Amino acid sequence: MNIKKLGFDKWFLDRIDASKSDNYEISRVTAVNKDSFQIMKDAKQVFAEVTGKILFNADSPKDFPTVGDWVYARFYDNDTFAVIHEVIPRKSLLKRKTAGRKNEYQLIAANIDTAFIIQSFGSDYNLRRLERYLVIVNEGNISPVVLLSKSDLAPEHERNRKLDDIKILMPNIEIIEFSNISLYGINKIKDILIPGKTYCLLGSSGSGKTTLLNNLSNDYVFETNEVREKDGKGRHTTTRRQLIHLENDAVIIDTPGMRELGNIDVSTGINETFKEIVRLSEQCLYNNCTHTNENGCAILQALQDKVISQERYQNFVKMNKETAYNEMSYFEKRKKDKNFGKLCKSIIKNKQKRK
Ligand SMILES: Nc1nc2c(ncn2[C@@H]2O[C@H](COP(=O)(O)OP(=O)(O)OP(=O)(O)O)[C@@H](O)[C@H]2O)c(=O)[nH]1
Ligand SMILES: [Zn+2]
Repeated sequence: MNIKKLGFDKWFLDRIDASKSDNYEISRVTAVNKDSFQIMKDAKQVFAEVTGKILFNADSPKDFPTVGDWVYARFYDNDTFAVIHEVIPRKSLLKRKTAGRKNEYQLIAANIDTAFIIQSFGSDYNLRRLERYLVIVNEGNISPVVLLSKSDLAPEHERNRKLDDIKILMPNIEIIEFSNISLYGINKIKDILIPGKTYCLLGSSGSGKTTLLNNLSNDYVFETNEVREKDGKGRHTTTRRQLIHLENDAVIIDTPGMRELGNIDVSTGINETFKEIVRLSEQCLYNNCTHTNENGCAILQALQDKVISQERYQNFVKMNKETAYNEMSYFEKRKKDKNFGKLCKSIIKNKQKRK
């Protein structure tokens, strides 16, 4: 398969090291297992491991490949096994904080161009949550589109009201309403899928992601799409494919981690999402204004003048607090480094055991 069809474009081409592209093949990571990977070779998934060099030099999760990454690789044994030598620079990166540990994070996927943030007209419609997803997406350098599912469940006046609410909060965002049942709006979604671009679906459980994926990929049955193959050492592995190549050459990434997206490193995303509030904060009397009780706080003034809504203000303050806490927690950072060291050791140990 042509790597262009899988999303390898000029952005990556400009960052290719000629000495490496002569010696290695360029391939895309389609799935991450516990301590191994699947990468693409001629429309086939191949079991892959990283070099010892990657393992020993890694000092954060960012140094390991993740789903969607482009890598330099070498294939062996009739393309049944591969070794990943290096990760090619990333256009975008989606990561999440690890539950319980403040400064530790996990990579979810790389090189996504557009995230579909899905919410239904049913019970999971929630503007605050939508805003939160938007922060995550902005933080990852990914452009968002909001998809409102289950349009069949709500009368027109209700749908219009919700659409207007979103437009007020997020004036520049594209919004598409659709139904997986009546198929209303599905073609609109298909129309914005650009060949060679990579997408992902974010949204709560039950919002209709799997059903949408099946509708976008026609006869593709998601639940049963497991890949079972022998790795280089004759072991059988079963992996659910996490990167789907659609008919029109658009790519959709759907990883288990994406489904658990919740708490994310949000600082730059906050600035992007709450632009008008951040701009106001530059007019606060004090540099270190917390915008909660200070005299001369431009944000509190705007709140009083009803220029910004109470809800939006509270969400802003809450997210700011979380970020400040993350940045402050030095001891947690130390702990994180230790944990990360342990993880590397266990991967290396497993690797050696298998030899
Ligand atoms: N009425 C209606 N029901 C829908 C629509 N889309 C999905 N559903 C139903 O909603 C339920 C959840 O849909 P899924 O596609 O499994 O939702 P999901 O977001 O993938 O959920 P997780 O796999 O838990 O993350 C299923 O019973 C679907 O049949 C829709 O457009 N309209
Ligand atoms: Zn202030």
